[in-house]
Amino acid sequence: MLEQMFLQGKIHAKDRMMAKDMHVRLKEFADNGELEQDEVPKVSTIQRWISQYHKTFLDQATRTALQSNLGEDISEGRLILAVVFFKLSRRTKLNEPPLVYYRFPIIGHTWSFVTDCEKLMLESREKYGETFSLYVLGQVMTVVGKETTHEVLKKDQDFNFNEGFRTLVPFHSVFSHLTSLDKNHKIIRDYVVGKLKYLTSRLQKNIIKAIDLYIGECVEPKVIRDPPKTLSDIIAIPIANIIVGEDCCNYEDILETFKTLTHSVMKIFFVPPILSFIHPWLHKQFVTIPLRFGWNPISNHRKLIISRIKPIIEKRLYDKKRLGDAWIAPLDALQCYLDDPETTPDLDPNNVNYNYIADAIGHFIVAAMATTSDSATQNKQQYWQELYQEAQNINNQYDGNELTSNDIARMVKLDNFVKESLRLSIGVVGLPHKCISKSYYTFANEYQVPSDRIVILNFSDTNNDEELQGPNPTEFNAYRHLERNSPASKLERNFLTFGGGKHACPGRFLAVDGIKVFLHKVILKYDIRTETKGTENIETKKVYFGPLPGPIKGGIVFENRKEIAN
Ligand code: HEM
Repeated sequence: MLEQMFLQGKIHAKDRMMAKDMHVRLKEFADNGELEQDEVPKVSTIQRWISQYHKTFLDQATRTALQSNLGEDISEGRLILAVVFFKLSRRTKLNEPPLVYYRFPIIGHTWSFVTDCEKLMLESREKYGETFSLYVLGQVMTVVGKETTHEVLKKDQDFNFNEGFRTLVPFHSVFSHLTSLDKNHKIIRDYVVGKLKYLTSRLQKNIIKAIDLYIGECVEPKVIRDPPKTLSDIIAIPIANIIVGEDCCNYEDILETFKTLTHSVMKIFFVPPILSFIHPWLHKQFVTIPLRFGWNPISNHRKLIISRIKPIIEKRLYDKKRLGDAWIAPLDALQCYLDDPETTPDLDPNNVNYNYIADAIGHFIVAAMATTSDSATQNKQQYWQELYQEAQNINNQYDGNELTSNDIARMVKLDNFVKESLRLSIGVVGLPHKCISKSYYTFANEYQVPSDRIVILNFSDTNNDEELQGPNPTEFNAYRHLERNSPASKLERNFLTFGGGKHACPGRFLAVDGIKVFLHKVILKYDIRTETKGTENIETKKVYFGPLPGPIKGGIVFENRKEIAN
């Protein structure tokens, strides 16, 4: 019976049935006495049968297509079709997640993925369950929902984000001198997390400096028309200070690199991925041709970083040799490379691996800049008054002096506001991980994926879930995290913005503190509203660019507060 239902769907798309529909039909047969009740399989069993049968069906179709093509003249179009069929049918004999139905071969789900990813995920999830596969840009990708997301994040022996990301965006070809990403992670973890307490003072000095520079005195209302750009200009100053240090971060050209490097890198990957439809490898080869011929979008940034850090490194090494133990090492990420004997052997200025340090700094910039500025741009006006009161209470206690780590920890309402902004700042799906198991991986739900498969996390499945998020999960509610007493930097099942497991973002503590200090200062100093009267909030999250959140639109008006916070 199942076979008949399946084949009917193949003849007429309108007759196509999902596992759930087949289950209902079989139950009807059982009710009519044509089948025993206990002979009706579960929906999950039917789903597995469909996956298996689909493979056999494709195998046969491929063989038939190839045989008939070999016997006759092989037209190019038919050959490509046969190859695509063959590629799909090679999907091993594993118990793979169901492949979501698509109408057009070669294109697969690419069009819906790009134009309405949210709808594609919702519908596929509803019909196929929380784990399913899509055919996007010439490759099968498996999408996992809320039940399986943390399995992928935690099993770092089986799934790797850097490998997955580089399959889609070959960053490693751009930052070619950065041989160890793990080292970069360790530096940020040890330096930022370990020393955050000591960095707080610098963080706020530089944030105040940046606010004065880019928002300034607003005696008359001042409209910021491009909030993401202004945010990026502001964030560049404290982040540059913490990464390249006090001596280097004031150069205009270095700050410009912090603001623009991410965009320079992304530019080369905006080539339309036409070749991916034949094979993703071909597209990758195509976009990296300029790199192989010596052109690299970050060459100028790399040269500039080296020209600025070189004299500073030489001076530090010289001082260290001269003063010995009496020398006090500056506190910045740059110094971490100088403390590493592999990068700076024998403390010899002539042996320093400058290319490696410059690429590592470039990688930090990409990891830190866009993520932090995008997350700090939420403007939900109804919260401003309450947040202002909390800010004033804290401000009264530190009496206008410097904020300490304890003061930042006491900004509880603001922390919840930031957490909710961060929760909703992620796209529909993301964090592509490559399966690096030896030949395949079996999920706890028994589905299996072959090694090299890209497994991508369905963020909306976690974000839209009432059990995980509480009532109205898709709406911005700054205080949904209050009861759980869970700070914005804490990794949790219902909060995926910083990833999870061993590779979770090591810069999250710095990012959250930076955003909080920035908002605290801004709320105390300015009355803030949207430019267009009547629009309370700038809507940011409902516009997507493929699976990614779209840019924030609309101006924000800043005006000095009439009452002076003291
Ligand atoms: C709101 C701001 C930020 C967001 C949303 C964010 C998000 C993320 C995410 C999702 C990952 C991947 C995690 C995973 O594989 O599970 C990551 C990795 C990373 N982030 Fe962040 N990040 C932010 C700020 C920063 C900052 C400020 C820094 C550095 C100062 C930083 C440094 C890194 C590094 C080095 C990695 C790579 C970790 C690894 O591969 O092991 N991030 N970040």
